[in-house]
Amino acid sequence: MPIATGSKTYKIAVIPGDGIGPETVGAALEVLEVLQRILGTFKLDYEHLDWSSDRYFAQGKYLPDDWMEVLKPKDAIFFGAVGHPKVPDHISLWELLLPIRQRFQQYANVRPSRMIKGVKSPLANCKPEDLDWVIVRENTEGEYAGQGGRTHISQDWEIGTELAIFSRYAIRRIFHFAFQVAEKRPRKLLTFVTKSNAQRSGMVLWDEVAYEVAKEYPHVTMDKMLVDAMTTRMVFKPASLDTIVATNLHADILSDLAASIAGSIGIAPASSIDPTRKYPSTFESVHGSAPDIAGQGIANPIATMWAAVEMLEWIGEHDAARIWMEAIEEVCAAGTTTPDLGGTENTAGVTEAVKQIIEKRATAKSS
Ligand SMILES: NC(=O)C1=CN([C@@H]2O[C@H](COP(=O)(O)OP(=O)(O)OC[C@H]3O[C@@H](n4cnc5c(N)ncnc54)[C@H](O)[C@@H]3O)[C@@H](O)[C@H]2O)C=CC1
Ligand SMILES: CC(=O)C(=O)O
Ligand SMILES: [K+]
Ligand SMILES: [Mn+2]
Repeated sequence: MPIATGSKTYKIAVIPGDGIGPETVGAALEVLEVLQRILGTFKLDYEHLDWSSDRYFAQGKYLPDDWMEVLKPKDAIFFGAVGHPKVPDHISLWELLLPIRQRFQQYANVRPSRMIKGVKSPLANCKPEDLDWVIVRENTEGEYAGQGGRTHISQDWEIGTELAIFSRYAIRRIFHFAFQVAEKRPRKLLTFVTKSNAQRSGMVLWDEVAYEVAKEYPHVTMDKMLVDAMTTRMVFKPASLDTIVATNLHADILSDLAASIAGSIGIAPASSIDPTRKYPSTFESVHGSAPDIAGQGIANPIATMWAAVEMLEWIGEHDAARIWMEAIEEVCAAGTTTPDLGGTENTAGVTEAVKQIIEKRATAKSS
């Protein structure tokens, strides 16, 4: 039995949400049980929250009025996905996920992509060593700031606006964060994405602040890419990129592309971080609720598992994080994968394989 002295307890809010969210979160919780039992060094004190479209159907609301008080004392928020075919997507997103990101100032959304051994890129020219990226997404502003509206409702001349917001303050903090990610990585290379040719105000301010902040990180090389050309570079010269920083909208799009180049959106994690740690951070997959495959038991659980690995890193449980990530890599290398990665396993099969590897390693170590 592991010695449980010095065991730390962390308060985790669990919000499985909609569609495949509960399936992949359930899979990750199974692995977390194994890790807690085997290591005996930490405990997760969960609060399971039913904040989802089902709750919306039943009670008319995704979030309870006191949601901030419920989440604020947590060490982390573990999230599945939100989105239901019977609810307009802007309602579900704006009533659950975006308030958490904004009100808790989770301003950095961190989305690593790399080629896990055994996983094939759809790009014939992309070798595993070519792709090791971290996309840093500004998570509070841009087109997702919530500014806009509709006028002349139902008239032929109805107008809808979606105002993109870029503040010096928020640009500065996301670039500091991105530079700090880049400088911890071996290549010390930061590519910043922009569209300051066609967009001449917010994006130009974005560029100006980028160069200002860059002066404080002379040991990091920074280069600039217009977002359209960036898609081409990601596809044709993946090895030329390392850390990438982009606006809320640009990084949203580029991170789905990055995940796909790395094999599947079913493996990509997304951490919405408040670097100040004033508020809890959220750990989830890049993907959504995938209603097209929900309920079939075939969702790839790896994106949500990798997100949980990032959560363990964030709370300081580095051993557990490493053991889990190695198990994920071993399972992929063995070809035990769901259909999105070309395999024939289901969610339960992949989860079982991950758990078995962790158990086997623990037994080998203790005997
Ligand atoms: N953070 C969140 O909760 C997000 C929520 N959404 C919401 O999710 C709903 C569905 O959005 P979509 O545009 O369809 O994006 P999606 O990411 O849910 O699905 C896109 C495609 O990828 C596949 N896919 C996604 N995750 C997978 C996994 N783990 N394993 C295997 N295949 C997987 C889906 O089957 C689908 O074909 C919408 O309501 C949308 O607003 C979308 C993105 C993020
Ligand atoms: C909502 C969404 O698409 C994302 O967070 O990536
Ligand atoms: K998600
Ligand atoms: Mn997205």
